[in-house]
Amino acid sequence: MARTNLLIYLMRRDLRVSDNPILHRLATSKEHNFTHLLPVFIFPSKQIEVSGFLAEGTKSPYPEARSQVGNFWRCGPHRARFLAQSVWDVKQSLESLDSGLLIRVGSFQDVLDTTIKSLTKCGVNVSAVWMTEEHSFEEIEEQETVSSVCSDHGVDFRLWPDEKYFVDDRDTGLAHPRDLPDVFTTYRKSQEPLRDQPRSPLPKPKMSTLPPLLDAHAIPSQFPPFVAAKSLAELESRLISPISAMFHDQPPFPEGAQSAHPFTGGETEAWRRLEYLIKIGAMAAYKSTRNGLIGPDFSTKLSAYLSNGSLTARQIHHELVRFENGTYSKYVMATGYGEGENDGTRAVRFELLWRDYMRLCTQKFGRRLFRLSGLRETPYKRTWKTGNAEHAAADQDPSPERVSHIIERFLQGTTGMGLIDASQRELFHTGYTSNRARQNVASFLAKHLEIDWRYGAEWYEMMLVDYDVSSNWSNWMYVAGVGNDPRGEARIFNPVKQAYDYDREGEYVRMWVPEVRNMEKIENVFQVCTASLDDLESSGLTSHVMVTDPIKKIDFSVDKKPRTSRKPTPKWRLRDSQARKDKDNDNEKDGDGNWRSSDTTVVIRKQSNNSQAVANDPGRANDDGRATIAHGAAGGNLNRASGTNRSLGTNGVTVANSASSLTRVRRPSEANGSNGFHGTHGLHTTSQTTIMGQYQHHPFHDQLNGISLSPPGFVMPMYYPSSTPFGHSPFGNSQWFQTTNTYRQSRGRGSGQGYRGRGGRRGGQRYNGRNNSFRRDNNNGPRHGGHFDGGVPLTPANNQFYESST
Ligand SMILES: Cc1cc2nc3c(=O)[nH]c(=O)nc-3n(C[C@H](O)[C@H](O)[C@H](O)COP(=O)(O)OP(=O)(O)OC[C@H]3O[C@@H](n4cnc5c(N)ncnc54)[C@H](O)[C@@H]3O)c2cc1C
Repeated sequence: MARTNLLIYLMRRDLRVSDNPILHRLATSKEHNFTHLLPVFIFPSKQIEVSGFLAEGTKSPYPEARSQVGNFWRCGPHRARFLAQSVWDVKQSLESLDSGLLIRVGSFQDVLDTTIKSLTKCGVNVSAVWMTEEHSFEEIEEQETVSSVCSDHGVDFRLWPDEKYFVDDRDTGLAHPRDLPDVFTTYRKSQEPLRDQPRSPLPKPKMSTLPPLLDAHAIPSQFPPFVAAKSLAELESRLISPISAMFHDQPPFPEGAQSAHPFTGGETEAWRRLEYLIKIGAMAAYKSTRNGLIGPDFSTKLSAYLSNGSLTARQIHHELVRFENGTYSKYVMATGYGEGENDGTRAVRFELLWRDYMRLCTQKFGRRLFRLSGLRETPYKRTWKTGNAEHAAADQDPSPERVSHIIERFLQGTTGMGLIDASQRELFHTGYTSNRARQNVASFLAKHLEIDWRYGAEWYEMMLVDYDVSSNWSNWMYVAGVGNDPRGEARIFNPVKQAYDYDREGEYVRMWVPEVRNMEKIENVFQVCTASLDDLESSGLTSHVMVTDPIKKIDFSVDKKPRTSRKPTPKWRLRDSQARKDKDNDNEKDGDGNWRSSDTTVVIRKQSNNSQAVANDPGRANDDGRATIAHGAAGGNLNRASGTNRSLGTNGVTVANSASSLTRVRRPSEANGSNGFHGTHGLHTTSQTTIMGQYQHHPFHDQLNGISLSPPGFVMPMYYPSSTPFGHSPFGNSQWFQTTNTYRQSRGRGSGQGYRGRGGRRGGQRYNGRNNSFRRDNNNGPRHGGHFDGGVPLTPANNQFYESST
């Protein structure tokens, strides 16, 4: 073939075609003189087990990819699958740009060396190798290896700055990584206002602007004894098969449990997710929802895309700006469109800066990230316990054998501490668990059990779908008290109190720890060993290891005063909230226009049409936020109630003394994702009321006495004819439906599981009330069945469930 000048682009955690500095340069500049481009992705044998790619009857030249302390696989099945999907997606995107991607397994040294040799043999001049820079220890080793192989072959090597962070490294003002402040807040203040900081993302290369791929015959094959995967399914299966043995006796996925991370990997999916979050208002509501535990939308779930570089932090920022400035019609229906930065979008930026900070710590502290004593210079007063007899202190109590047993129980999620077990099982089954749960899990291992925190960090490395070396190890160190938390050893999460605070009804623990589902008392759900013998007997748990040998008992009851006010405020403080009513009334405003309040209560006495009620105090609104339409004129509406924590809490929205209607209430709210009227008596009316057009996922989700309409009213939650799957589980988990109302799901496309939840089979509750009509008019045909799943038995009788399809 004619002489070529080939550039090899080694992709690692930059698995995207848009906002990609290397592709952008190649597509927009002709100064590079490359005639061809060969993008390559390597599954590195040190970090990912590659023996599934061996040709039959051959042996791997590499040691197993296992961790150092716990001997776990370094990459578990969830992340392996997600990564395979991400790699395959970028391959397809490159192909659509007339390029392609070579997928190889092995060490960087072997793959690059054999590739260059094979190309040279075919007469291809490998001119340069480019890659983006990473700052963690192993990734630096990879870079050094690539540099040395290049130098052996006389090939140019260049590292590009990775531009996937929020504040570009060149703009932080830090002359050197060692100048990074040891406290995050100090760093954050140095970067504010955060909204002004990020650089603009780079556009996706246009069709046929990249240097072409080599002719097929010149493309080197996978070096033996390995073989290349020919399809995504084969890639996934070869990655997962060698490690699946470990998971062969895994407990079954709990019936009715819902993954908070049901997403597939790749740039395409990352963008779908980002746009969806903005459209449904989840970004605007993020500040008040981020401590949720259940469901896909309480937080962004963008972490895994960010970790693989399928999406960049500045791309997220840029989309938020388009939403805030009202410059992108795609987002026009979202609450807060064109109204500037809000609490939610600000909080997302704040978290993205945390991610930057963790990575800058990696630059500053290098290998100390993996040290038991962490970043500390001064000795730690705690002696960490270990399951390794060789490393344990002679007088370690409990013994290394017992610690090994405890670690196993901790990893399996059978400690008897509900929140910890639920999180560990969720992680095991789905590859994800929330930030709130992660903090508790890490604190439990390090602070309560005083066990070498690196067991936990390594387990997370294996299990997390969003594993990121800096975010994982820095967060573990932070919570273990050996990182840069200024409160260090003093910060200890009480997992029982945290469960009361963040899982008030025990729904999360019940979901993932099915053994305790039938426990009536919430304290028994959170610590099963506290249950009475009778209760244990009736649940068949008397001899369960969580009861006979709980790993830790914490003496805590709800009567105790909390040490600090924390949000959401615990139940036992709700009693006080009514007393604040008079004070809160100061926030009333009259008139035809808008009612705005920075406090929790919006009382609308003379409500007229087309008004807005906006309450923006997420913390306090959690207690008892309410919008009260007290004496609205006949036909008065609470229209377009939006804002953070609208209608949340005890009697979230009360409509009294008027024939009122609530329309277009589209506020994704607190906890459990995008819920409409959340809380005890989420919506209570004492007038004839029509409710329609909630633009949320679960408009009446999770209410104790969900919808109480007296006299009977009409609830039509899914009016909006959208292609977005609004309409999923509109009454999920509501327990109580008042008498003789019509609950009608109309024109909602989302379908599925219309009336599912604790109101039905799962929690053993029932649809109460008589003569209710649960009706579903389905224009688009059910996408999945089970609309009335769990809706039996009905007591008392005479409730009707029916569907009509048009
Ligand atoms: C012990 C422990 C281990 C963790 N390990 C990881 C990890 O391996 N990979 C990882 O991405 N995050 C990790 N985190 C941070 C955080 O829990 C996750 O980023 C978050 O839960 C991911 O869900 P999300 O995308 O919905 O986050 P959101 O709440 O939507 O946050 C938006 C983004 O901000 C970033 N972010 C949020 N919180 C943090 C944080 N505390 N530190 C760094 N970045 C943050 C993430 O990129 C996230 O996607 C860990 C936290 C703890 C306490």
